[in-house]
Amino acid sequence: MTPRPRRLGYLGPEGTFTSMALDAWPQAEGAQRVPFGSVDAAVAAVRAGEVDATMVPIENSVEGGVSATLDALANGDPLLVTGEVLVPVSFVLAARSGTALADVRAVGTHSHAWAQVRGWMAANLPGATYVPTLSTAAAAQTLGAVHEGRAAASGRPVFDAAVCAPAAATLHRLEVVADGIGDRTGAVTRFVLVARPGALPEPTGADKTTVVLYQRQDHAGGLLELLEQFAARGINMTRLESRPTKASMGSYCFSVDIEGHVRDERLGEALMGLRRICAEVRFLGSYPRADRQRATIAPQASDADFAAARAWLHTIRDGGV
Ligand SMILES: O=C(O)C(=O)C[C@]1(C(=O)O)C=C[C@@H](O)C=C1
Repeated sequence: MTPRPRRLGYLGPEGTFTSMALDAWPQAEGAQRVPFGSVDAAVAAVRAGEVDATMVPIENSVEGGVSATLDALANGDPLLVTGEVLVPVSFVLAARSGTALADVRAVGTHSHAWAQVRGWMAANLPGATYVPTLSTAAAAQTLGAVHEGRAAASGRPVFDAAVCAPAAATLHRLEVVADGIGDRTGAVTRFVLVARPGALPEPTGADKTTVVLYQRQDHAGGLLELLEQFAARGINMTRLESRPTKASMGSYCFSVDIEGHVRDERLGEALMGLRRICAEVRFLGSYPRADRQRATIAPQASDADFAAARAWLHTIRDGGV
């Protein structure tokens, strides 16, 4: 069993969707919650041992991968994902009391949130300027501080309204100018709990594994060769993203989620295949799926099928038939 973390970091401040992911994480009960201003700071704190684990956003159903998290996990000292949480996301436009929609000239929020309300903004506030903030709740907190008269030192914020979770508006005593402003209903963000390397969560039959693959060199069919390792073992992939390695123009690594646990035979074999053909395989963990959906195992790809094939190999190596 993985030990229960005592100090848990997260992308703060309180009221972010990430803080809600932490609320929903069963092992967070009784732990000290430590907010960080950015994904990089939250991840660095785990590496430095300031917290036992940290919750960060990794993927959104509308806007896709969260680059800051993918890059923080792909580079630097190794870390392990030990769990995931899915949080439905819905957005409000919040402002200080007395602000009407027509008064809003600039809107502050996280870039991933902005991407999810772009259509609403174009239709309802076409002239508004977008001001990026480190999180949705940070934008709400900035406006709330003004409201409370706590922002005198830093002056007035450069935006009049925040796009944030309804709870963040309440927490920071803002009024909701418009609600349900997301362009897609049913949007979901996936968060991961990240820890320093240690014991892996036990396989549950409904697991996910995350790896980052670095090719030896760019060549025709290179990505196909990597994916064949999964296809040949009947492994379903749930996310594939290319990220720049940052070494030179055109140099990419692949961040991949696959169904199953590293202790599953088919996964072990696929990872060994990748280890042979890749320059580097960064294993980022095997952990229970938040949706508890059991892995789809292709015909002839169960642990028993692999064990029978291995037994057969031993037999013929020993001169049997
Ligand atoms: O700013 C927040 O509230 C976050 O938790 C970050 C984040 C993200 O990075 O995707 C999380 C969920 C929403 O999709 C928008 C922003």
